[in-house]
Amino acid sequence: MSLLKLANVSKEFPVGGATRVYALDDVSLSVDAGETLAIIGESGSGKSTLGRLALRLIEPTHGSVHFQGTDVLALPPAELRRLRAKLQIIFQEPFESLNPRMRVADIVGEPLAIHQPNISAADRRARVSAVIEQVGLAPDMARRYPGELSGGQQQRVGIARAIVTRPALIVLDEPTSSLDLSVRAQILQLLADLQTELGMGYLFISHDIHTVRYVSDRIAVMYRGRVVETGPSERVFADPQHPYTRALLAAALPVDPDQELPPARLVGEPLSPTQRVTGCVLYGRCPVSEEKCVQIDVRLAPIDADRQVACVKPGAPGS
Ligand SMILES: Nc1ncnc2c1ncn2[C@@H]1O[C@H](COP(=O)(O)OP(=O)(O)OP(=O)(O)O)[C@@H](O)[C@H]1O
Repeated sequence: MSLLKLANVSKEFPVGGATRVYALDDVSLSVDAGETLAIIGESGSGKSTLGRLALRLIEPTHGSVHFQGTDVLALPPAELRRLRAKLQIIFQEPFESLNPRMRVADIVGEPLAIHQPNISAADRRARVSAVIEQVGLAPDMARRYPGELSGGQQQRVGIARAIVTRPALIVLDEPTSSLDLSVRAQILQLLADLQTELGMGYLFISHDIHTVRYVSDRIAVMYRGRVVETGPSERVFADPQHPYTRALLAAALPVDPDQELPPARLVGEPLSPTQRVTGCVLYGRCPVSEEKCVQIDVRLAPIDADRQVACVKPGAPGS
């Protein structure tokens, strides 16, 4: 059974009058224990909306969200709070997500106080100390305030707070993009080590191809609220099929001469997020689109046992 399963999820934000932002459109995905599914796509493609939806910080307009087989959207508030111990989130800006007036030990211990109020103060202190050490912070950091720490140390505190309740899944929303390159590598290594140790699933949101390539087992490539390609990362990186994936990878990485399809370069301008799209979302920017792409409903379809692509003609010439 998947840890997290989103089925046919859509999210529309009303933005005045009858106007809506179509942030997510019919997205289905799952994350298993111990694996990292990376969500990649340019700004505004719907990545953060997806992450917030997975935790029910916002609710979808359509579709379902299941966590360990439980219908998350049907949970009453008390049970949703209980589930949050198993389903955590780490944000991009560690400092903004940490209360500047609380000491590190209290920040890390807070989820325990909420989710496991019956454990003794001594046990809680012991758990907090162990987790602080587990994320590579010196014991004396426990007494400090977030403002006294570096960006990398602050993110370690964010990670400690997320793992203290032993979650099964963590949503990581651009967890390293505010960090320097060298610190970024250390935090990614820490996240990988913790995943091996604790067997957590990660939903890893990023717009950075290099980070995604390093961390992910599978990827889902998003454009304008839809997943346009998904599969095992190694294979998607080696042989991208969707014109958007081909353009995204070609802009950031040297093109592998063995890949089946040539790289693509996007043309034109993106559609407004308030425009409802019935055909292909890349129409107008796609170098291989045809008249029919504006009309037909191009959804993800399997191209083999574990890859799916939303394009009727990924291999078209002229790209
Ligand atoms: N509360 C909201 N009200 C209105 N529109 C919203 C809201 N939240 C997100 N959006 C819009 O939904 C779309 C998807 O946004 P989202 O933040 O999920 O994208 P993203 O891929 O995470 O982008 P970024 O990398 O810039 O964070 C965007 O057009 C955004 O402006």
